[in-house]
Amino acid sequence: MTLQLRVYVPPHPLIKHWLAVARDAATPSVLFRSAMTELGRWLTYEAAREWLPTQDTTVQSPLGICPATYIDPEVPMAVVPILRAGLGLLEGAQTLLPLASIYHLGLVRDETTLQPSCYLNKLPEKFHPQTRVLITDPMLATGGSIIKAMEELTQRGVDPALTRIISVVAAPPALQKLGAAYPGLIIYTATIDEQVNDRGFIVPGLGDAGDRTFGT
Ligand SMILES: O=P(O)(O)OC[C@H]1O[C@H](OP(=O)(O)OP(=O)(O)O)[C@H](O)[C@@H]1O
Ligand SMILES: O=c1cc[nH]c(=O)[nH]1
Ligand SMILES: [Mg+2]
Repeated sequence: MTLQLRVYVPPHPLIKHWLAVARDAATPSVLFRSAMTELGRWLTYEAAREWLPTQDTTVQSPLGICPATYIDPEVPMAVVPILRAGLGLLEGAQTLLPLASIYHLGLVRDETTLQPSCYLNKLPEKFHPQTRVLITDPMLATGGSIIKAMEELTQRGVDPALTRIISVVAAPPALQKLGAAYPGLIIYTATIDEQVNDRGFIVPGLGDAGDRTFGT
């Protein structure tokens, strides 16, 4: 079987609504942050299907014994927000994955070269090979940052087949790089925009997600 990158754009009205709010240049930071939180929540909800490990058992209801399924607490789960902008999606993701460990990764692009550099790395030396990893980064533009994040994770034992990325706006250069390097990876995004301009911004996109989230 040939592995291929899978990119899902869930047709959910709440995802469309909060994307519209986030795209609107007139949206103030306080509301932009809410939009990011909500997008983090609904994209995580979608990404968690067939990804969250479960265990089957039975429970005694007041009226009898019935089959039951719980989330398996033994399988390690991790969320990796790519700072800064990925923090905006984290809060919503965390409400659905309360048992996940959060490992922060701070990456910033050089404004001229667009090359990412790492200024904070709270990843463990080694991940358990069964760890489910959810990466949060709202913007996948040239792809430099997400490729760097994937390199940091895989060299610490993360299995791309157990990894999901949630983003808000994904662009072709990032998707092409991810598909070439990590076929089989699965992405959930609110939209795919067609272009990245010569300053590395996605068009129409939503502007600088980090600045808009933190009012800088
Ligand atoms: O695909 P790329 O071309 O690498 O661009 C995407 C990255 O750019 C933004 O981060 P930025 O460097 O602006 O940092 P910030 O989140 O702190 O604003 C965004 O949050 C992504 O991490
Ligand atoms: O459009 C873009 C591209 C990268 N990072 C952003 O915040 N916005
Ligand atoms: Mg930024």
